[in-house]
Amino acid sequence: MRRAHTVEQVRAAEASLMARLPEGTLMQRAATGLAVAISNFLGRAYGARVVLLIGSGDNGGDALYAGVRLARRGAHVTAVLLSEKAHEAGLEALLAVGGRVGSPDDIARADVVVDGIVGIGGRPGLRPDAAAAVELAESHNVPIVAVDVPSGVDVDTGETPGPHVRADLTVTFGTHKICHLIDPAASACGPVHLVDIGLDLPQASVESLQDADVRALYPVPHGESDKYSRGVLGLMAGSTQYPGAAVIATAGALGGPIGMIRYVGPDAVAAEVRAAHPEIVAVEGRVQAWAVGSGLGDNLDVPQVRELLEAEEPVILDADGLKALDDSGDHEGVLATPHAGELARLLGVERSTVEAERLKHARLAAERFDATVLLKGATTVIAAPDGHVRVNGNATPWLATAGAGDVLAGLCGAFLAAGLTALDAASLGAYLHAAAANLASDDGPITALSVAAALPEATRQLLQP
Ligand SMILES: NC(=O)C1=CN([C@@H]2O[C@H](COP(=O)(O)OP(=O)(O)OC[C@H]3O[C@@H](n4cnc5c(N)ncnc54)[C@H](O)[C@@H]3O)[C@@H](O)[C@H]2O)[C@@H](O)CC1
Ligand SMILES: Nc1ncnc2c1ncn2[C@@H]1O[C@H](COP(=O)(O)OP(=O)(O)O)[C@@H](O)[C@H]1O
Ligand SMILES: [K+]
Repeated sequence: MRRAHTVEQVRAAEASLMARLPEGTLMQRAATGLAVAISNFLGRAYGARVVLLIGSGDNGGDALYAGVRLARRGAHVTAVLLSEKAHEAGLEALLAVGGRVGSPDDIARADVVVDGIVGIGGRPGLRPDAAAAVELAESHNVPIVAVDVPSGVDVDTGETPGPHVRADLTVTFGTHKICHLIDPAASACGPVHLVDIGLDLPQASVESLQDADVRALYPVPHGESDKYSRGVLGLMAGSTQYPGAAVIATAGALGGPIGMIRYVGPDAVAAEVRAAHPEIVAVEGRVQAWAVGSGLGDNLDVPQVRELLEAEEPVILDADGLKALDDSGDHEGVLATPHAGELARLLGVERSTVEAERLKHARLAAERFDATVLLKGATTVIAAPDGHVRVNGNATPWLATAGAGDVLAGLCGAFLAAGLTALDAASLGAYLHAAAANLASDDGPITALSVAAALPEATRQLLQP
């Protein structure tokens, strides 16, 4: 699991570790890791022209001491001071090894710019001179390595209310910060490289599944399994308006871990579902979970869906089904899968507000509806009512295609029917959905059905690395 902590958690962990170590040890650990990452990024240190953008705090200190290490290995290091004060000892050390203080004019000729403007102590946004320096680097195509976080982003929310750095690499220390995982800030980080500085950290605020977590969570069948014990999913999706959604959601569920799917819907749609997937049973019977809503259109029967919500079996609510969600009850077993527009309608706010503050609104909805909420988008944010948050950011943008959400709904429904919690079902579903999309796409266009068709191979590759 990749774990991200809040600034407050990081500060507390740093304080307790620093109390046990000689002064400056943590900054030297950070700077050493940073210098190695920068020379790996450049492919060399000797002869490289490195410009450090230096703010007033310890983030600038990290950059200056990394500059010292690079200068010792033959780099030409120039510090551009963007504040009246800079980390004094760091600056002295840089000057002592032949580094110099320069001006923004040095940026255009640099091989790399190191963003040491602000770190976890920064307020969102950049002052005009910092913003101008960053723009210079961008306009001359000079790559930027961010120290700890891209300066200007909101570290604890991933929001970007003002100008900020867009990094080609971010080198962070001790643990990931929330802005590394949550968009829009996550997209401004580039790849994130974590340097261990020995922090002892509490439970994470935000998590992100890795391959090993998928292997640990996946309900793999065993010798005693039969099609019922593996889980049966009830699928209430599609309509004469949108028959395709039922076919696609079924394909998503078939790519999941369960033994059987019962389809419930208009006869004409059931016929199309069976024609596409002869495995599907259109006979009512016991199910372990429901997937409700993809393409229901005018077929949505709110009282019928609310009855399912009140029953014991977990329910995934997608698309039109979301209209049946209310804030009156305990929805512990419910997984809602809105995109930003649907979540905006549920919460009575603008879509742009949800997009700018994704973590906040996913959490808000989980609390208000007492349900697990999976907010779709380039990064998927999953918030549980107990405060757990998981994020998935490994999907190709080619996945933004009609019907992709129906595949996800069917797949997450399958994980619910296999007995996973709403949080695990949602995070496994989002992970495998993205993995299948990446496999099917190979950097080219994909259709929703091709994503569903790639689920078995993506699963196989993950389960047998
Ligand atoms: N605390 C520690 O033990 C460690 C901290 N480290 C580094 O220290 C950083 C945190 O250092 P600080 O707490 O000094 O904070 P920062 O270096 O993030 O800077 C905060 C200072 O910058 C100014 N500032 C805030 N927002 C600004 C803005 N938008 N534009 C311009 N100036 C702004 C404020 O005056 C504030 O004092 C971490 O991100 C990390 O890089 C590492 O060396 C590891 C150890
Ligand atoms: N830019 C993007 N990059 C990666 N994945 C994306 C992007 N935009 C959307 N997605 C994913 O594609 C799927 C689209 O689902 P949805 O919006 O419900 O579409 P539809 O209703 O047509 O099925 C979601 O899983 C979402 O997370
Ligand atoms: K920074």
